[in-house]
Amino acid sequence: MIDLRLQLARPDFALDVDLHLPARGVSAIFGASGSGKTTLLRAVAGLERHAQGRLQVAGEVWQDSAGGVFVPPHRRPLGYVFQDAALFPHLTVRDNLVFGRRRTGDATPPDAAPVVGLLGLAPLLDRRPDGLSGGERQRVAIARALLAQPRLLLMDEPLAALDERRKAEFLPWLEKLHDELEIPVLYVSHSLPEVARLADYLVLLEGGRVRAAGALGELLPRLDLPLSHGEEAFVVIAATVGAYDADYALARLDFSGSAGQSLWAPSPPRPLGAAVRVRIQARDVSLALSAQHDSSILNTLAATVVGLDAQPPGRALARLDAGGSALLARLTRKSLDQLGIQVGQTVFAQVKSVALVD
Ligand SMILES: Nc1ncnc2c1ncn2[C@@H]1O[C@H](COP(=O)(O)OP(=O)(O)OP(=O)(O)O)[C@@H](O)[C@H]1O
Repeated sequence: MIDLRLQLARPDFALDVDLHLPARGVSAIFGASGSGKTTLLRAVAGLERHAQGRLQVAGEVWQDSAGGVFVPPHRRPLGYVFQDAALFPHLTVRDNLVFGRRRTGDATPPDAAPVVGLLGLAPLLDRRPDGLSGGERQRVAIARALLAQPRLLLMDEPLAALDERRKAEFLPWLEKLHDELEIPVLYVSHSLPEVARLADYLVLLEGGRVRAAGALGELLPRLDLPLSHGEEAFVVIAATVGAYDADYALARLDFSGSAGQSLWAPSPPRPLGAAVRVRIQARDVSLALSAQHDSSILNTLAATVVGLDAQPPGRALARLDAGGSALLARLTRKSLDQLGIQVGQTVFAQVKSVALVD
């Protein structure tokens, strides 16, 4: 558990946050430019000397201003990965990693092999940083941070300096890391799709304050938060692979905790029982009052309308409960009126497209 209550006042900006973050998994710090994401991470690292408050990580107090405790940055067992990996250009990847281990000052440094394996660095060990792609450099930077055996990993927009192709190459490594790491990660991002792929927990910052914090799956469908207001609004649903149809290359995804609800999605073969996350965009969900049997749409879910948000001039967003899983549907206000859709009503949600995010 990370208990964090920090304040910082600058002439034109104030950070004031009170958070309890999970001890494992990725907590995304999400917000607009200038909302204080980097400042928050820097305060956690002890780099904002004027930050006041209390910070406790895995039972250890790193800061307690009232009690006069301030563990200096170099004594906080954390790894910090920035947009641009700051590697030593004159050292090979192997020697850059050794440097990471030395920082711990341990007599017996950790075995590098698991981390090298986890991040696929074996083929790169004898190369120098200037011969690596941006994504490869970031993998080395993460490995170096992990070899210092941190209790917490901070990542500040690690994808920001990569072009789209490199991002696509690098994201699976981050996903793998997400699955294997035992320590918590605070991950700064202003890209919601990126957050959807990596985060378990989401902190939404606005003007230096926490607008909302909670499990990703709970925050995304909230009609009162800006997360659901954009064109790209979506939900993420946890599911397991219940069947695989090799003829049509479709996986049946059974929603966890949802009585009998499932969706078919295009997928390469997957083991039965595998846990996956499904991303469904609001604009890919339309509503009907009766089950359609002559439609090309493969996936129809019975659902109840639990919230409606009219978004003038002509749009509306419906929040649905599909047997315990939340969905969003983007509609025009005209179709909302024509169908007479109201909160509490049973509808059939037609899902045009389903993406597997891991
Ligand atoms: N060293 C500094 N001195 C004074 N003000 C700063 C400093 N660093 C950041 N700020 C200001 O503090 C506020 C929060 O900045 P911060 O970098 O934490 O935001 P952010 O959410 O990380 O933004 P971005 O997504 O653009 O990186 C901004 O108004 C910024 O201009």
